[in-house]
Amino acid sequence: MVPISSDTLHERLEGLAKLQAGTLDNPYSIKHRLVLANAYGNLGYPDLAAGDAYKALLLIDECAEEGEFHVEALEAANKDYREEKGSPCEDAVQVVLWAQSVWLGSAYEILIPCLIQCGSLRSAAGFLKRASRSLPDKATLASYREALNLKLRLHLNSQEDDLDSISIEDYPDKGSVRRELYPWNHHEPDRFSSEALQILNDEMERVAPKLEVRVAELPILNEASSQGTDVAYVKQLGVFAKEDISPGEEILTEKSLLTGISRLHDFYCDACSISLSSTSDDQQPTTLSCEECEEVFFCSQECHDLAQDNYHPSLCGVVTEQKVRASEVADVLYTRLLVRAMGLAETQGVHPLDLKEVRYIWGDYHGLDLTERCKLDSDPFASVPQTLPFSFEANILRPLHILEKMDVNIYEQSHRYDTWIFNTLYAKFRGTASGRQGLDGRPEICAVHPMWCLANHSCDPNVAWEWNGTIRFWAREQLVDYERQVPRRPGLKKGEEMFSHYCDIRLPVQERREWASGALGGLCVCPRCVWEDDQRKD
Ligand SMILES: C[S@@+](CC[C@H](N)C(=O)[O-])C[C@H]1O[C@@H](n2cnc3c(N)ncnc32)[C@H](O)[C@@H]1O
Repeated sequence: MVPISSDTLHERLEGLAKLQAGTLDNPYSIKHRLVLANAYGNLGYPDLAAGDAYKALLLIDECAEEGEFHVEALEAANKDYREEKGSPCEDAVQVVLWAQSVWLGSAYEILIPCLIQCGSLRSAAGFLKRASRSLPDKATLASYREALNLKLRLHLNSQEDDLDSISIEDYPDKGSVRRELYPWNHHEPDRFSSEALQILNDEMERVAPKLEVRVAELPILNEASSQGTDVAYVKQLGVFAKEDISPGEEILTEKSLLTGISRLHDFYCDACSISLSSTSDDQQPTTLSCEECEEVFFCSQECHDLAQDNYHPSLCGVVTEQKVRASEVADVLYTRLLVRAMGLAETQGVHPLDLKEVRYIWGDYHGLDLTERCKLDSDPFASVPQTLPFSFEANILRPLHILEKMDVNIYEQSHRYDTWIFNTLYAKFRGTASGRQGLDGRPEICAVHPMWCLANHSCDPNVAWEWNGTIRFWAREQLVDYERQVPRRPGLKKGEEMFSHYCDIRLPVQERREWASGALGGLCVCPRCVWEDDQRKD
């Protein structure tokens, strides 16, 4: 990574913004991709640097081979050659050789260490192997091997020297990166503004006329809150009753097209994810398929038409089946959501971060002030915490691969589909998606319901819900039976917050807290948890 020591975060961000804007004019320039990658790296985003370094590698291949973007890549390389040498070159072979000699080493010198820093050791080792074959004399490669082995030993908790006996296939590939509202992300609304609340409430009115979205105060769940000391609060959104709601009354019915399925497609409706086989005979949905690809199935004409109008044309024939290790199924479901978001965005011609299913949902970003927190030039992530799961496969390779199959130009469309955009989508999905397991206990379907996911959690919820294609909420007729100090009645009073539940509320307190802590970011401190935990300790 080229070190820049004296400039400030602000200056670097300004420089980055210029480079990002320049990508529109220079989408195929290998040199531009590498400068951009360096700019990301120098701001503490090795994951984003790896994304552009990988595109630089792809462009070097495009220059050399008769691929889809051969002409554009060669033309851009020729332009870079002219700028570098002062005169153009008529000989394409010479340009290709020049591009390879000048840029191939640089691309690997960014990509490999960045992937090691991000914990994608399997992918880093793969690129290291390729680099060693193409550039056997490159001295830096030996230091990357050392860095990789060091991380591998840490992961395996071993001092063994003989790492050669471990197959690269068994190297870990998943690490974590900054989970951040990127300073250049101008798509994220101020969720507390009256304008945003109005938009959310217009949508809420459609699916739940007696509910409204409001700003809520929630406890920050950390070490102190779990000890019951010094609980601090933060502003977030929540869902509240606009009028009194009786026990048993249905209050929300929402259907979403932002769904993902990890099984063969004929098990579930591709649009709403209802099971196509488990309903009783008289409820059996009429299964329809897409007439074009015959690869996806729908439970009804309505779902078929919604899919064709909103996302399927961009994904038609783009098979997303892949061999999945059992431990990676949950991650693959998030990738399915990402693919669906790209399909929705392409078909509707909107930016993926502006989709109505995506724009207003919670991303669980770190929320730290970067000017205070960023320590540039110290650690690869600028000392900002890393809480977003990352792998080269999920956050870079697979999205680009799917986009290519969707006939999206991954170079010219970087402003719509880039690593930082994939990361932002993953951050939002990980903060809001619901999943369901199959009979074998493996996650099978997942979905983001943009209104449902605004509801906060309590282990003593006042609503119950059912998710079967559509999500339905109703006011509980019976509240959880625990020895509470303050007796309450079922139903919701006007102005009361609606609390859903993110875990199985029949479990004992410790197990509940463990289950929900992933979704909540810490141990639940709802009144029931606090009371039951106290009882347990006594
Ligand atoms: C699906 S979102 C719920 C809606 C969210 N409050 C918003 O502003 O969009 C889940 C997030 O809400 C917060 N949350 C929900 N219930 C909570 C609770 N009982 N205590 C603390 N935080 C909670 C956590 O930050 C969690 O990651």
